[in-house]
Amino acid sequence: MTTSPMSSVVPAVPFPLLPTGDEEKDEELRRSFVRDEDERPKDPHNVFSNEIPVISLDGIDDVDRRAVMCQKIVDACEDWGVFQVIDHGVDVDLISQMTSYAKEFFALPPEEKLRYDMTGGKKGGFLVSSHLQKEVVRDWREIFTFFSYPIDERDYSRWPDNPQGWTPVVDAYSQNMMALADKLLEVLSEAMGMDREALKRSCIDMQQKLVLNSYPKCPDPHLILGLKRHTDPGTITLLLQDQVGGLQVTNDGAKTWITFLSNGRFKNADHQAVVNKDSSRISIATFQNPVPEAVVFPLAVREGEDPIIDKPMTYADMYKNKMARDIDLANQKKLATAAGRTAAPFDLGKIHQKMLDEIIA
Ligand SMILES: O=C(O)CCC(=O)C(=O)O
Ligand SMILES: [Fe+2]
Repeated sequence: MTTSPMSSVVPAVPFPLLPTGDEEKDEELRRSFVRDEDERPKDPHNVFSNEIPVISLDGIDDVDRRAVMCQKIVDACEDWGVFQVIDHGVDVDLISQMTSYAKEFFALPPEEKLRYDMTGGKKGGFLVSSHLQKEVVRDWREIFTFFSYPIDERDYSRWPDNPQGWTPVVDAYSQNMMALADKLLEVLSEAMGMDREALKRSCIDMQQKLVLNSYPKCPDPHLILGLKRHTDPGTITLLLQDQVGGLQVTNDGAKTWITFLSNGRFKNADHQAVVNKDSSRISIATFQNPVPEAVVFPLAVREGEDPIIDKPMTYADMYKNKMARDIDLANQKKLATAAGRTAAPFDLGKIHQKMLDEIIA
């Protein structure tokens, strides 16, 4: 594999997020978004696939329709780990209010958004690019995070007072997402031959985090990603996106919480977000996660299968290992590229505390 030197591919137009005003620094900032050739997007934002399963939740409480729905969701989770939900029952006005407030917030001047700066591990707020510190290459996005569940741990001082009136909308939206996630996890539990509550129970208490993504127009969408290729670590993610397009999924699979619980039966979608020159884009990801001390171990092992992990671990450990592994892979790749060779395969033994300390999500 060969990669062209980074210096030959500097984005053409100044970076729109938070330029420093210092020409040299801004140049360096722009360069920090340029991906290695093998990571650059292959398809533009507006090429849509019709392969992703579309599932209607209409009639979810009717026994026969539920059985059909259940089978479709199982197929989608086995093949892709992702599906589009329609007829979900979430109020369209609530969805459009949430999106409008998000747009209003991201349109505020940088100093206003930075009143909620989340760096240093604060419980919610505004960040550019990512929750991860010391990224090798940066993402072309701004994010705002609400820690929404458990409710008694909410820190409303981290919820913006500008735009005014947003808080009750976030509250209603997060409740609706919790209810929708519950419904989907009930169906998945039944699909695994367990009682409806099994997956939820394994999470002990469902935690929830809303991450609002704003992807500004990008002058060089062929060099840059809005959000790098990754898998989400938790139980289920509900993603709301506008009409612009940019989410791209491959069905290679990866091993995280839901994959372990289903003993490898349900995939966790490997995905990324691309950006484009013409339109900015908003998406709202709702991450539903178990409590940190929840135990990761297959809940249902089918006949003739062995458990895909040898011994139970906590969700907190699984999460840290995953993040450390992602960072380590990126660092190895950077070193290997600099030395003109391909990266060595990841060695789990190499995770050490220093890497874990670099994670602030
Ligand atoms: O914006 C998107 O389409 C993807 C967002 C996402 O994958 C995430 O926030 O984890
Ligand atoms: Fe994601």
